[in-house]
Amino acid sequence: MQALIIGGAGFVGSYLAAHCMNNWHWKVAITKMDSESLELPGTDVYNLNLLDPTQIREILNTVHPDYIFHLAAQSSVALSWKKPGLTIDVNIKGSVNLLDAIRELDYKPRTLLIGSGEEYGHIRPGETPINEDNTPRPGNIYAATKTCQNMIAKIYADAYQMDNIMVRAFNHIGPNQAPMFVVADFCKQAAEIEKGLREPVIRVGNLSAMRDFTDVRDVVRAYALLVQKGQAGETYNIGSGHAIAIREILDQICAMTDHDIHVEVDPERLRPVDIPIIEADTRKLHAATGWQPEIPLSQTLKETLDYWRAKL
Ligand SMILES: C[C@H]1O[C@H](OP(=O)(O)OP(=O)(O)OC[C@H]2O[C@@H](n3cnc4c(=O)[nH]c(N)nc43)[C@H](O)[C@@H]2O)[C@@H](O)[C@@H](O)C1=O
Repeated sequence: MQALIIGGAGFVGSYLAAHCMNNWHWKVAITKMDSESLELPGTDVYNLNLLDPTQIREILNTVHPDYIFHLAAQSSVALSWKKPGLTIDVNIKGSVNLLDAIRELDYKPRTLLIGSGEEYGHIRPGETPINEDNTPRPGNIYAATKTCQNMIAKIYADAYQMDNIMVRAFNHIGPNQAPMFVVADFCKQAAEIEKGLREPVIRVGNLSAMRDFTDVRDVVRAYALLVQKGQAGETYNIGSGHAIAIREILDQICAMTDHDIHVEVDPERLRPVDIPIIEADTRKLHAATGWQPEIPLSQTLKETLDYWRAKL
């Protein structure tokens, strides 16, 4: 099988590529942006600007993928408040360009489009943990773009008999994640404190939010299973099924260091809207693939902290 990972130079792409090659023995091609650097032995790497439909067609014709994983996105909720136009261009226009190019092929590759648990947004009492049949009520620009991507991929699947599967991935974490996301951010700050690179103060945003965290290695395992066992036109949640308060995450990270760490709220880290709880119901995914998470949160937090200790 030939897999193509669109947007593979980010956090998830390298884990997914390794998983596809090592566990499934698929050939893997990856697209990245011009500005990104990527060295993944065993893969073919292509530069791609998703806003250029000609480039997409060329790569599809060259690679001739059986499976396409569409990971490319502006993936930060925080940044989407500051750069709504960019987020809309990449996440909606880019996805439509990709879907159109796939639609023009003379065969139907299976395409997995990565959306987000954030799509559910303003979740009502009684809807938690939330399943795929609930109405998305996105609470930020990023979530709105992912909801739109989901709807368009479904419309294309139905109208043009395309083999699209949509995912709603909840928060995923692990070593090598960019420190704009909360776990990587807190681990990096803790490691800096240990090395004497900053005062013993961790700066934080909204600690009362509750999110559903899964190790990135479990997430990519779900992607590879879904592309093989999922149903065209369907949406699947991927998460642990258990939301945890960000304050609890912070406490667990602080407990892993010997330092006496103080906590300070940084108003810059607070968002105009932050949904109180987002927790996945993953029964549909489990029924389709048998998947369940295997790596405990404590292990992921420890490995992420160790990653930053070694990196700094
Ligand atoms: C499912 C979803 O998951 C991710 O989006 P996110 O949930 O916004 O991720 P995050 O790690 O930035 O925030 C998680 C929570 O943590 C709170 N929080 C508190 N204090 C800090 C803080 O200091 N930094 C950050 N970044 N967050 C903080 C913050 O307010 C929020 O409630 C992306 O992968 C996205 O692509 C995606 O699809």
